Amino acid sequence: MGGTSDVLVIGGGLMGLAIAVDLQQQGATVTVLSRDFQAAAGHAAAGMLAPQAEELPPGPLQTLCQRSLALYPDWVEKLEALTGQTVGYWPCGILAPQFTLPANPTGAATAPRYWLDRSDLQQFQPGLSEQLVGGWWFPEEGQVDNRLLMQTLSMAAQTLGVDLQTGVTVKGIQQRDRQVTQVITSVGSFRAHHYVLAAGAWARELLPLPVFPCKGQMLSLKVPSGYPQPQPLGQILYGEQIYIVPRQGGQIVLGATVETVGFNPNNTAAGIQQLLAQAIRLYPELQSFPIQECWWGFRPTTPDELPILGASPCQNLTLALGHHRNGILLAPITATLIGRLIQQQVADPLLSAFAWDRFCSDQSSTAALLTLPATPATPMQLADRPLSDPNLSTSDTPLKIAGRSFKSRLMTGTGKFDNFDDMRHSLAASGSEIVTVAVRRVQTNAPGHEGLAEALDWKQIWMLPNTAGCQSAEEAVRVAKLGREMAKLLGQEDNNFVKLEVIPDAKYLLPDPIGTLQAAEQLVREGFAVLPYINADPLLAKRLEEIGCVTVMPLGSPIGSGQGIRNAANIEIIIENAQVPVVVDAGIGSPSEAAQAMEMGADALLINTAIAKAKNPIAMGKAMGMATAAGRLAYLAGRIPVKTYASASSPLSGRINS
Ligand SMILES: Cc1cc2nc3c(=O)[nH]c(=O)nc-3n(C[C@H](O)[C@H](O)[C@H](O)COP(=O)(O)OP(=O)(O)OC[C@H]3O[C@@H](n4cnc5c(N)ncnc54)[C@H](O)[C@@H]3O)c2cc1C
Ligand SMILES: CC(=O)[C@@H](O)[C@H](O)COP(=O)(O)O
Repeated sequence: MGGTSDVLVIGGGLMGLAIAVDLQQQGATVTVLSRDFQAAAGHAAAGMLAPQAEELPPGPLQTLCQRSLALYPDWVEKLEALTGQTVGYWPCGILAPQFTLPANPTGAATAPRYWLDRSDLQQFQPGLSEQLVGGWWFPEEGQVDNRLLMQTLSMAAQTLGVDLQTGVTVKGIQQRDRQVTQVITSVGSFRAHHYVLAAGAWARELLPLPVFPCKGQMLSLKVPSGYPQPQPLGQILYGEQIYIVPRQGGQIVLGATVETVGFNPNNTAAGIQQLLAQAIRLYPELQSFPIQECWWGFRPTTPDELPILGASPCQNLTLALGHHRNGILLAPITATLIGRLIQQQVADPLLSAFAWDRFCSDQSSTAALLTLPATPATPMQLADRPLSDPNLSTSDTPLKIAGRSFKSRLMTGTGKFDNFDDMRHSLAASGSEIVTVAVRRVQTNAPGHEGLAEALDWKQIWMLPNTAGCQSAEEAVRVAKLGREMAKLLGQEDNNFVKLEVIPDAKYLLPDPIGTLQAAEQLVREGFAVLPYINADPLLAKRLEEIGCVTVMPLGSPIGSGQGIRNAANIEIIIENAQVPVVVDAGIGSPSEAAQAMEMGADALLINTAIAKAKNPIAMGKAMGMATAAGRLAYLAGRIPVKTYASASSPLSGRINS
């Protein structure tokens, strides 16, 4: 358990550190929890300070960027004075050469950009492609060496007395009555008076905010001897799908691809080829420069590509997320505005354009989006009771999906029950807190589904709308949207969950992997928390996780077949590799099979037919709930290894001879 500080910052990347430095300088005591310093986008970036070259349209983001650019010289001076380190700030200007004439080249020479014609361009920067017709010059823009900046920020934070804890993963943000009460981490819990969430592209692991990773690949070249040292380039070159950033230390940084591939790591041949081809096309001299390093990173991106800054529904939680392509540029203004908001309770009017609730359609009822559900008194809380017994050292955390916590690890369905009373009582007996509903069947009043949605108390149960009956990705996306509306109508305004089923085959009801992936990509982009139903394919599961799905739901065997877990080996691989909860869905026929899946390490189960079609569905609901909890406890307790031969339970020495 950590001590109590004034402010606890989750994420020690660029924003987390910049905010921590600002707050500590204002007199707060600050703790920063940082999982992986090197993984931060702040390390991966190119460090351009380029509001004009990036062609941001006029609006709040452009204003924010311009204000931040203006703060840069003083901000850098402060950090350098604190640490004695340089951050490589270089207001070198940006040249944006053009292969075709823009609409109005000569008339647009208003500050701060100027048009250079072909000969001016070649004179200004020798060695550029002969094919270029001219270029824009942005004299007020520039760069910072973002890796040096990250190191300097870290050093500045520590010099000022910030408690910077690296290698610490925040696993959950606990809330009560719109207040964060503590954060649970890999090394215990931490408390503070105020919290800042600055977890970059990974924020969604903690709260259901629409922030997703946008991968960028990068590489650097070394200026060889025979060229002016340390640099033949006097400024940044900003071209089509390429920027070329000269560093004062003699490297040339090339970036960056823009890829929506989730957290898919590594440099790819195509990515590096694209960067090299575009760079050489612009500045052919580069073809003989040796490659120094390749890397990649994940920009934290939102659907409208604007950051999320400022207040959250929790009074003591502030958000600093989603800076996408311009986070390096935006660091000083973010630190300033967030620092002022927390320490002085002064909200800059510009912050309203970056409020988190712009993504919620009904703003009056959105507070629940970020709050954990009240802990319902479920009829059976086996998952809690044994684990809270002080005699048992095994401890567990709640099931967490898209930032929402659930005590029960059993999800149930609503289909196939003989009547609504059986359904209600079985679901209650099972302790399930997540219940899936087939949107199409409810909407069309299919037999057995008339009035179904209204038959359950959705104040107690979290609805998981599913796209059952959809045969294509398009259909599933459409039905998912209907599902979201249905949840809203039933009082869950902020429910963005969808169980994605794309099933073209009626005989085995096996899901279409390609359609599922396509639909998942679109739904994630549109801000859904997607729980895809899949065959137990480890590669597909990983891919879906990488694109931002909040769980994976491999089937044990075909829906309604009661065949149990027929693909244990593949499910084990999925479990071993998943960073999101693995929910074994479909085919479970008996409590022993439910326990088996949980003992394997599944995070949760979805069971429908085995409960609905049991002779006594209520008793079976209860049995399934108990088996799920028992399997989980056994998994945590750790089963003995299987051995070929016996090993006696009683000692072999000290026997009494007859
Ligand atoms: C290839 C590339 C090029 C870029 N180029 C530029 C550029 O030229 N100019 C520009 O202005 N911007 C650029 N950017 C964007 C900029 O880098 C980002 O917007 C900025 O770094 C975001 O800062 P952040 O602090 O939000 O996230 P990050 O810097 O990614 O930091 C997030 C940190 O939070 C930690 N974390 C996450 N989850 C947890 C958890 N549960 N517990 C504890 N810690 C956690 C992570 O380990 C990480 O260290 C670029 C980005 C990339 C990827
Ligand atoms: C209701 C639902 O989502 C089912 O399609 C799910 O896959 C459960 O399968 P069983 O009915 O085999 O438990």
